[in-house]
Amino acid sequence: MEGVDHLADERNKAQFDVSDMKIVWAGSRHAYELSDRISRLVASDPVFKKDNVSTLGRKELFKNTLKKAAHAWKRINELGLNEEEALKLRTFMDQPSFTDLHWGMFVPAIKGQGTDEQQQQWLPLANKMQIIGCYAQTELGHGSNVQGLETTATFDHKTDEFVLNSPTLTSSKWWPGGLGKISTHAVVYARLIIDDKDYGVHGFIAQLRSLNDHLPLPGITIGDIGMKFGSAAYNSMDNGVLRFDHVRIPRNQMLMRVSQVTREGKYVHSSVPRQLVYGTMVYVRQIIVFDASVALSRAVCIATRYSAVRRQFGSQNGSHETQVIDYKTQQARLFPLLASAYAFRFAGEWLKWLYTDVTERLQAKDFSTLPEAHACTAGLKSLTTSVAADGIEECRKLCGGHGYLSSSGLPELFAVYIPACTYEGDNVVLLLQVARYLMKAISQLNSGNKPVGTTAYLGRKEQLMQYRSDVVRAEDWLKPSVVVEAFEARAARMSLACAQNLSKFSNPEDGFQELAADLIEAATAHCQLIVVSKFIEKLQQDIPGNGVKQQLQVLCSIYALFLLHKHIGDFLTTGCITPKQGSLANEQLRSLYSQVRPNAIALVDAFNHTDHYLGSILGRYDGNVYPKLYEEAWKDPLNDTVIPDGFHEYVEPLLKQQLRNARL
Ligand SMILES: CCCCCCCCCCCCCCCCC/C=C/C(=O)SCCNC(=O)CCNC(=O)[C@H](O)C(C)(C)COP(=O)(O)OP(=O)(O)OC[C@H]1O[C@@H](n2cnc3c(N)ncnc32)[C@H](O)[C@@H]1OP(=O)(O)O
Ligand SMILES: Cc1cc2nc3c(=O)[nH]c(=O)nc-3n(C[C@H](O)[C@H](O)[C@H](O)COP(=O)(O)OP(=O)(O)OC[C@H]3O[C@@H](n4cnc5c(N)ncnc54)[C@H](O)[C@@H]3O)c2cc1C
Repeated sequence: MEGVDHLADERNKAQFDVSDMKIVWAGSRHAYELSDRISRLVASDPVFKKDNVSTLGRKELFKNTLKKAAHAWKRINELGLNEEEALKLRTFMDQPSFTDLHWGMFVPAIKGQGTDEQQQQWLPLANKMQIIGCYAQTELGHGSNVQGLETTATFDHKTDEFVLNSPTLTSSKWWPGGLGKISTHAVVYARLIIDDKDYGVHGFIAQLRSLNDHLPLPGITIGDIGMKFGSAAYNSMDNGVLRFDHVRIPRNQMLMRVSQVTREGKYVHSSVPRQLVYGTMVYVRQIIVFDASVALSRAVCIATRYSAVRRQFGSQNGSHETQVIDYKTQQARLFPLLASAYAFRFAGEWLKWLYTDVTERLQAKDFSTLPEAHACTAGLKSLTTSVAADGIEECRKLCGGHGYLSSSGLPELFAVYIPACTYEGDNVVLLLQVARYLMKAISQLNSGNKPVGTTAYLGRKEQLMQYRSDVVRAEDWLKPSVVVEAFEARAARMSLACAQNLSKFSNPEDGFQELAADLIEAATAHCQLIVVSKFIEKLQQDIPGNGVKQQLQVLCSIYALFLLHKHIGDFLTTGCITPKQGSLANEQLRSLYSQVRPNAIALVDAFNHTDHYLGSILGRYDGNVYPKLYEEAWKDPLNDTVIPDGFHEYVEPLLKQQLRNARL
């Protein structure tokens, strides 16, 4: 039935004010209003229509993406949108495009690694999109190991130029988004060679295509690397391959904030740490954490609404069957994901603050918090994207068979999202970075270096080694201090055990390789502690709105106790809690699921996703699922004709042959 809210009863059950929760989710009233306005703008614009993208072939899809990107840029200029609004417009356009890499990596790389003069030269062009750039780091042979890149940039004293070259097949740049077909320029990462001496990997700005006819410049071989996972998904992006054959660029196109090459060919390293060459990745990883909460919230919104609409079993005397959301198993799979979406939102907010803080410090030449920023962005990127990717797939299963239909929106969301576990650093490789950071912090404990920031708890090593949880009743697990102490003790003990085992190796690097599997578990425990702590800290703030804080408290407890339940082995083997305390946590968890149940629909409404952005019949705001699914099926191109193409050619002769055979 059109116009009827099939979820109205569910919405009436809510015990909190949804409009206030929308503001908490968005981060502020300003952020909410902005997001609401831009999402409606995109939803009402026919150019941004997206319900047909999964039926388009690659070329049509790519053209459709170019059209949307150009239209987005036109609307941004016509409406005079600021950066925050433009970023939202990109989010709601919901189709990866070359502009992501231009604005998300090319421009930030120049801002972060270029000198003032370089910024003045390149940013005005990039900001007006008079040039379009990408981020060309990964090669066919190396992605994770950035120091292993093979592309060379050799200084030519005579001409005052660098010569970019791809000496081997494996040195071909491979993967950069926007590179394949569109970018005119790239920030290229290459080994700096001066007088046969290798100074390691540095960033260079290279022009790839002519600004007149868009053809590749001499010496440049360039193209798309081919179809990726899924139908539409990331295939709207021209991930590319690039080879240089002794391509010359002026010396001033090496990004020289971190180190410089003089006219005489002298290499000068400034006081800025070498790691700033990796700064763009830190910036993007922080954005990816925020995006993880968005991606997960979409899947959870779809699965929650559909779980309230879908009924199976339990009808008595002609009454309705049971809503599947009332099954405890459904709740135990769905509600921790709902809680995780909120948890990642607040972790993302905090990470944004951390990133802003470190950037301000860097401007003031204080580099002390850079390692913490690297470890936190790497670790939280890894944790949140892994959970979001698995969570989207779980939401598909939570929707049963219909979840597998394209029109559920979930297959497309999954296909477009999962590379987040790989790009901007493989999730395992990033956790190993966190582990190195933790081991370093522990090794410095004895030298009197007090750990700070997210590792401060390691400074209370003795106390945490003595810790025994004093939980005696299920409700004790609702106390934030009880939860934080248990998570701190577990993380500290896991890291300290790794450090102790590492000390048994004469070569620490051998030990690190041997113990890598344990180390990533310790790193995961540390990252989970950060997310739990940041959620709890958020709840210590003033949160207005009827019942809003109470709901968030429930979600926070679910997030923490679900993790405790899932990783019960860690908590028991480290001796932080007893089996009895573990089962009390589980008992509390069940009670928390019951508390969420009446609020579930309102909690996903608070994400404020438009039907356009969700792109899901199962997740429709009005819950009018069945008529719309039925209608949608008839729109499939296969249903354009009663008899499909190919029937007369291939199937009819076969049927006729069978008939003839039967008559003989
Ligand atoms: C029209 C509309 C407009 C709309 C606007 C649209 C805007 C859109 C914005 C959207 C943005 C999102 C786009 C997302 C798209 C993603 C596309 C994907 C891009 C990519 O994937 S780019 C390539 C990414 N590659 C990687 O991530 C590689 C991973 N590997 C590494 O990072 C490193 O090599 C390493 C960290 C694994 C190891 O490096 P290395 O061997 O050199 O290092 P060591 O282990 O020896 O460490 C040396 C010390 O350096 C520290 N370190 C390492 N990394 C960093 C860092 N990043 N920052 C600071 N410090 C770092 C280590 O900790 C070591 O320190 P120590 O003290 O010496 O121990
Ligand atoms: C959709 C997409 C978009 C991308 N966009 C860009 C872009 O715009 N620009 C760009 O430069 N790059 C881009 N990339 C490349 C991306 O950054 C790399 O693929 C990523 O960093 C992983 O590196 P890799 O492919 O070398 O994986 P590998 O390092 O080869 O990983 C393979 C396996 O080895 C494991 N492994 C590797 N090293 C270790 C280790 N030390 N210890 C334990 N296990 C290890 C990994 O966990 C993984 O299981 C993109 C990739 C994708 C998928």
